[in-house]
Amino acid sequence: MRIVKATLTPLRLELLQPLKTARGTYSAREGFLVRLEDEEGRVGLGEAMPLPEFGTESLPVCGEVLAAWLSSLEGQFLGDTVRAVEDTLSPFPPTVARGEGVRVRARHPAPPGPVPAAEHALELALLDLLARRQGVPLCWLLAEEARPEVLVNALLSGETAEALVDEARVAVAEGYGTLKLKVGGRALEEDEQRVKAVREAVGPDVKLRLDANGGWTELEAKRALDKLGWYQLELVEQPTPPDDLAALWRVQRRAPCMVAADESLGSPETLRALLGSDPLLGGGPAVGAVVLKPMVLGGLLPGLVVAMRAARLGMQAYVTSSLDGVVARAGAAHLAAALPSGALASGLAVGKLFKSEPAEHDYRPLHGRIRLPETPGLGLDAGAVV
Ligand SMILES: O=C(O)CCC(=O)C1=CC=C[C@@H](O)[C@@H]1C(=O)O
Ligand SMILES: [Mg+2]
Repeated sequence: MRIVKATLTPLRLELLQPLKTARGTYSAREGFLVRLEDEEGRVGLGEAMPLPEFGTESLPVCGEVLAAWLSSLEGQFLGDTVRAVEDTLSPFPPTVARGEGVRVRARHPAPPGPVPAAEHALELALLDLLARRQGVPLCWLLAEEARPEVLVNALLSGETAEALVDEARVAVAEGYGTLKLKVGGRALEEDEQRVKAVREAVGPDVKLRLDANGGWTELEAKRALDKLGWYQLELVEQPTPPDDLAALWRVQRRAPCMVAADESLGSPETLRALLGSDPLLGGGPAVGAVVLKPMVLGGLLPGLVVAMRAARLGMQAYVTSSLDGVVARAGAAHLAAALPSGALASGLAVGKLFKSEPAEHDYRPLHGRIRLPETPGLGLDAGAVV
């Protein structure tokens, strides 16, 4: 394929109401849309929505790096293969690369640190364009046996128990079978009140997952899960700080539910340790599941590699958005469809948080699921996503 045009457009998503987490409060998200056009006028879309608190690069670095890479890509020929996409994203110099891609990175000074959001945007746009040229949904490039639909959890963003109960009732009525609540950053009694109220409102069959965003110490996590474990939790995301894998493993050993490592995957060193079988961690899996954020991991392909390695160690995997736009969420849905297992719901129902969410698109959850469009690539219309 020949990239005849490569454009970068700033993207700002205002939230309808601030989302409070143990790691900070979000009122808007800022990033970039990447458009790649081939010689026949097809357009591949990608999105960068940096999340520095999860280990990605900053917004300015992301914009700078993407502008440089796209300037080198414009006018170039790439092989019509996934390998060409991997080579184009490869940080290694041409001498060790396999050569079907375009060495965009080697033509510019190396960025100050990891740039996963920029990698994610370029990779997604290339995969979207490649799948459109091959006439297949993007997930078929990732796995031939990709599932046609993915389970999605609802994210409850209310502050009070009453607000959460109202949201939970609406979500269950809409068909969601898994609800996610933020915990941590407040008194444990308050969190217990919120979780108890939601559990009593939805009954025993709806799955409840919590997300502490690394906000508890190891002792607080143990005390919290001793209390909250009475409300039949499916899992708890990142109960303790991201860099201490041994603490995460000790909490998992006593927890009444699966622990899912999330922020821990944002540090290459911690991710490597998580995917190794460290004898200090008993030689087995440190946690029950890993959260795949393609924006944090540098794309769908790295996400798939992490899922495969985690599965070999006995860890489950699911995908979540990085509070990003429709394009990134569409890519995440295709990754979710390609994972070895679809048992755990994906966190892709965040569109309702944004003021400018497009009214109609194929990645709006329906009855707690996203049915992937059968159209080539992501199947998104470039004009409809901003
Ligand atoms: O998982 C979901 O349902 C939505 C995504 C989500 O909760 C998050 C996205 C990005 C940052 C965090 O606030 C949070 C998370 O930690 O998983
Ligand atoms: Mg999380």
